[in-house]
Amino acid sequence: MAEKLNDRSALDPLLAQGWELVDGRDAICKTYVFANFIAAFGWMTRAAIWAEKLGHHPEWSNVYKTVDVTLTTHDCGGVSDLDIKLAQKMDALAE
Ligand SMILES: C[C@H](O)[C@H](O)[C@H]1CNC2=NC(N)=NC(=O)C2=N1
Repeated sequence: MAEKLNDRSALDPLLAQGWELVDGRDAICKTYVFANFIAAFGWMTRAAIWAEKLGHHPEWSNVYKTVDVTLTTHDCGGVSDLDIKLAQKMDALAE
């Protein structure tokens, strides 16, 4: 079972990569903008396969070439190491 982060400084590298803390809840978010819809949806497909592999799933929405992502761990009611793992993977897939 995932646990809320003890060491919040673990978030610092993500905050330096465009992730932000969500107002009013323990979650992180990022907006990705791709070249076009196919690039955005292709990335979502790859990220979805990794989310399933990690057993950890994003809150996200897509409009044309933009994907808004929010990560939090529902099981523990806050950000956990699984959110960090998924965020790192999403960034790597977007490179
Ligand atoms: C049983 C199952 O593994 C859990 O419910 C997982 C699935 N995906 C999840 N995704 C997210 N974001 N938070 C969770 O707490 C969570 N729990």
